[in-house]
Amino acid sequence: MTGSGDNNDEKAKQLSPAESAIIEMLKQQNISAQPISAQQGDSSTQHAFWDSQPMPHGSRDEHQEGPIQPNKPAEEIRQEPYAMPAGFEWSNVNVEDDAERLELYNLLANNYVEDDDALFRFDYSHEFLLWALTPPGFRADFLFGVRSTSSKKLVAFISAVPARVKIYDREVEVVEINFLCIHKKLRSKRLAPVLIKEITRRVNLTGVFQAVYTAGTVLPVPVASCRYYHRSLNPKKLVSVGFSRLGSRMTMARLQKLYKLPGAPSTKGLRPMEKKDVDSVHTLLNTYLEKFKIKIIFTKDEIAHWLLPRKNVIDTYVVESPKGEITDMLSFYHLPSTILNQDDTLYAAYSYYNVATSMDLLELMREALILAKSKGTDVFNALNLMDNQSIMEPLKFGIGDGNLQYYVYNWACPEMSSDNVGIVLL
Ligand SMILES: CCCCCCCCCCCCCC(=O)SCCNC(=O)CCNC(=O)[C@H](O)C(C)(C)COP(=O)(O)OP(=O)(O)OC[C@H]1O[C@@H](n2cnc3c(N)ncnc32)[C@H](O)[C@@H]1OP(=O)(O)O
Repeated sequence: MTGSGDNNDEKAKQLSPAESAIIEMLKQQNISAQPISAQQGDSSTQHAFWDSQPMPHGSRDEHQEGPIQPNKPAEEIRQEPYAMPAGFEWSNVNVEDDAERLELYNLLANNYVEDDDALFRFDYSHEFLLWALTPPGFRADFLFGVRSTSSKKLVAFISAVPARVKIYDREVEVVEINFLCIHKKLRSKRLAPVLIKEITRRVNLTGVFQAVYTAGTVLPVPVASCRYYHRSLNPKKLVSVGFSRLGSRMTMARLQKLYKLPGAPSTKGLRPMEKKDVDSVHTLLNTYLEKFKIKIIFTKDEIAHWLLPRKNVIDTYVVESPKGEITDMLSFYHLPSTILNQDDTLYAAYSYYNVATSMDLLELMREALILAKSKGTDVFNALNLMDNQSIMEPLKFGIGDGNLQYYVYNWACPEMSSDNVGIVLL
């Protein structure tokens, strides 16, 4: 994910009354109102907010492994929400309610993550948002935003959902933070730190003190840095919308031939995952993930939630052996992007969790590409985490620009390479 990179001194000089109120409120809450100099900095850049947070500063290796700030007893946790400036109010967003989910959808569809060239913006579907935000144990008060008091318009959002991770050899109860979004008109006003502090407060009140999250920006201090790779499935469209370029010596016909795939998978026993597979997939995936230095530990309910197929949201296929054993699995989620300035959508699938035991990962992932293509996907994206690096070149993935940084809030541990990461966040 990529940050916006806004640093607009001119805009900062012409603040509206509401914006000035936000800055005044932040000053009172002791959060710096200085505009940031760059979103894509390195970890040594000054961070008025992040430098005050329980994150490792400087080299990760100098810290003792474990929490940076000890867990606080309930009576030491702030009971009342952080103050909003006049004109704005906190508001939980009930994503199970169609109308409220539509408000969230509209906020994200118009203001969420764009690529650096502002050609594409993530377009998380309604069904996707429902899936991503209501896993087992989700809490209504961890899905909230900011509304304008007068118009009630939703202008910002942040979310946390529960998970259990293992980092090196310690199991930790965490939340996954995602969908931090501020309306474009309220950018660079230091509102993000207030949302982050408020979600931290709400999560702390439930006895949880660690979080995992990813971002395109370098903040203090990533635990791992991963890179996206892209596999063209519909090269003609990708070139026509500016996602990829036709090299000087390449013709469209040759490009299409290069990326051509069979019309259907050929692995015997490959079929969509069903409810009856939950136990087997739970064992298969948790066993596979054991070897990574940071990984999710799924419960059976979570396996059912995160992996059972949902049309245009998540596809999971298993390989069933003639003896009826589930030996392999592949999964990818569907996250289209709006093609900005064109009335069109880029259909993208993202590699999720894949386990190959009876066949090569390469062969399994080739089947994933074929299946994704058969569902109308234009491009298949994968991070170079878990064992993915080995499949990139042979399956004709191209390297993307920009990294996806992985973070663990309030936890010190040595940095790790991307092939030690066993978590995919949406
Ligand atoms: C125990 C429980 C703990 C729970 C909390 C754990 C932590 C969770 C952390 C959140 C994980 C989110 C995971 C995702 O969802 S990553 C997706 C983030 N969303 C987008 O990129 C969508 C488009 N962009 C926006 O909506 C805004 O630009 C956002 C909201 C990103 C920043 O708004 P704005 O541009 O108007 O800035 P500001 O003036 O209010 O604030 C400036 C401060 O904010 C810091 N900043 C900027 N981008 C990010 C970022 N992606 N993560 C963390 N911090 C970020 C920045 O370095 C600066 O601090 P410092 O450098 O001065 O110190």
